Amino acid sequence: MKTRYLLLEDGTVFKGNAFGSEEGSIGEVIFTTAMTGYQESISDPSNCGQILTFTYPMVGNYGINPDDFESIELALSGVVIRELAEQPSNFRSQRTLDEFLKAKNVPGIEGIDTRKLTRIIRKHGSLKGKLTKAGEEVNIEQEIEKLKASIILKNVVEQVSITRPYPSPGRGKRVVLVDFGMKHGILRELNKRDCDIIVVPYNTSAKEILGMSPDGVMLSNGPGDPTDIPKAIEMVKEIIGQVPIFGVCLGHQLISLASGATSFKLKFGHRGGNHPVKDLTTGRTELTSQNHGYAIDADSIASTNLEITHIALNDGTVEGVKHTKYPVFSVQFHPEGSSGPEDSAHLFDQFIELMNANEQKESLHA
Ligand SMILES: NC(=O)CC[C@H](N)C(=O)O
Repeated sequence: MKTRYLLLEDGTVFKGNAFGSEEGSIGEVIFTTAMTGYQESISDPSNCGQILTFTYPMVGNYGINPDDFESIELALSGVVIRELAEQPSNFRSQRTLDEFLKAKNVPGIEGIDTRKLTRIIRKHGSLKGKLTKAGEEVNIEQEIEKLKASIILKNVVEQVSITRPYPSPGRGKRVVLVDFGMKHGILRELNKRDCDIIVVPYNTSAKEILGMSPDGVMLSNGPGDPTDIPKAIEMVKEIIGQVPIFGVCLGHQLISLASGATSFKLKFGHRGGNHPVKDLTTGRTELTSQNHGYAIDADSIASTNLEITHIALNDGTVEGVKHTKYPVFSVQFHPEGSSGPEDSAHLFDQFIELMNANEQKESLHA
């Protein structure tokens, strides 16, 4: 294996082995504590522009299979692991992680101390990082100076959303699913419930969405800072009160911002497969799959028509809200799992129930 460096903007240098693409990249270095599900994490479009570190010490051991993708193309900038399993063993495996990342042109580094890296990120917050080209010896000080001055991808939602609507037919509720960088898991959960889905691009207007006569609108997850897409916030403002809405992750942040709340960047984000979240309406705690760098400010919710329904037990931040007047609710975590626990899959049933109840209400008024 050729040598590769991971350089951080604080001056830290890790020397490891290159795998995946020979090319270099820059990105925001983040970490996930998920112990399985690397294929799903790597293909989650919410990681656009990010270099993803796995704290689990061996990655790649069950290979890459045809079933577990969360997107068609990869959006992330790089992968950092302690030890790459070169010979996967699993009946579904079709290729190795290394082969897959080569084919998708994503660079990886292995053989570095990911515990040390994670401690640095936890201490300083997420950092900009650079993965050097495989085998290239660089002037490290110069590269770090360049990295400090560099700007990481902007308009990330635009890069991962679709450009034209497409249908995913069913015989049940008509759902317009707004794709901000949607994980396929959301589509799978709606399909399982036989929804008649139209997936639309992130910049679809409220008028166009309502013109599709939806029973409900689902707002997907997606990468980046939610305040970077003000038009989407406007669109959500216009559909609140018109139609039942369910938001996941970025979708949750957009519903909150559209209602007058504010967002902030977490120091190092929540990424993993076992984040405990308390549902304040039932008192029940569920283990959740999470992948977010931003969160909604709890205090800012007081002056809105929203109420907090879920909180993260690790740090007390907001993990879910619902509207006090309209059938609108959202969660910051991933009820679709993909990968991760399925404790919260019932929220998709709640969305169906909300659409049914709304239809009954409308027919009473007809
Ligand atoms: N998975 C997501 O939708 C993440 C939302 C947003 N990009 C964040 O980092 O907070």
